Amino acid sequence: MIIAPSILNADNLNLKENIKEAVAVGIDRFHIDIMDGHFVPNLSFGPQLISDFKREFPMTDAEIHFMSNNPDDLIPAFVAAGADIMELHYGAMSESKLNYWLDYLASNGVEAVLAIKPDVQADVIEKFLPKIKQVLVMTVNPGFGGQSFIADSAEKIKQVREIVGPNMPIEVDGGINDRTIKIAKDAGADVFVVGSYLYENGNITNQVRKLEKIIK
Ligand SMILES: O=C(CO)[C@@H](O)[C@H](O)COP(=O)(O)O
Repeated sequence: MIIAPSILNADNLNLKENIKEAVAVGIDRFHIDIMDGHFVPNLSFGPQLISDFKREFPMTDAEIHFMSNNPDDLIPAFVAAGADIMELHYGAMSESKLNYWLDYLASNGVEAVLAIKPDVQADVIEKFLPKIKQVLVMTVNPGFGGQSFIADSAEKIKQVREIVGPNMPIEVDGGINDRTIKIAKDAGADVFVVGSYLYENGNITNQVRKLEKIIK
């Protein structure tokens, strides 16, 4: 079981301290949302943040949740910046481009993940299985932190688990807190992106420990 903090809702002016605190409590993967205002209606970070992150935290994985329709211009920049894991959305580009970029990630030593948002059927992942190491099931509509977990997501996670079998990790992202993490785990998820819940009371250490207790 892995908890991957999303930094989208962290205090950007205090990011390094927030990350340090999470690393000190055992976190070894951060989920970094990349939004360019087209695939989702929000803007976030660029490749510079990834290279700064890898310089300061070389032993911690940078998981890039790529929410853009512009892979040709942007994916190579994030790979060059040090992405360890990259998550591409079904529907953000043509299937032939998706195949191309999944291969590109593998040949550049980056773990490739296929992401599906709530309006994408689980079975689309079948044909991409040989090229991916993980599936990301969005449990909110992507774009913003602080939304509520969509209840139907439990059924979607179960469907994905049936398709991928017991060994491929399934990550969930959106509205994960001390109630929904158990729902997602019981449905078959094993990697949990957590954003606003971690930062809601200024004590990241306690929040991580509370969640770990629930999923252990
Ligand atoms: O990708 C996204 C939003 O599009 C997420 O990574 C959120 O940033 C998670 O935040 P919370 O829902 O946990 O607040």
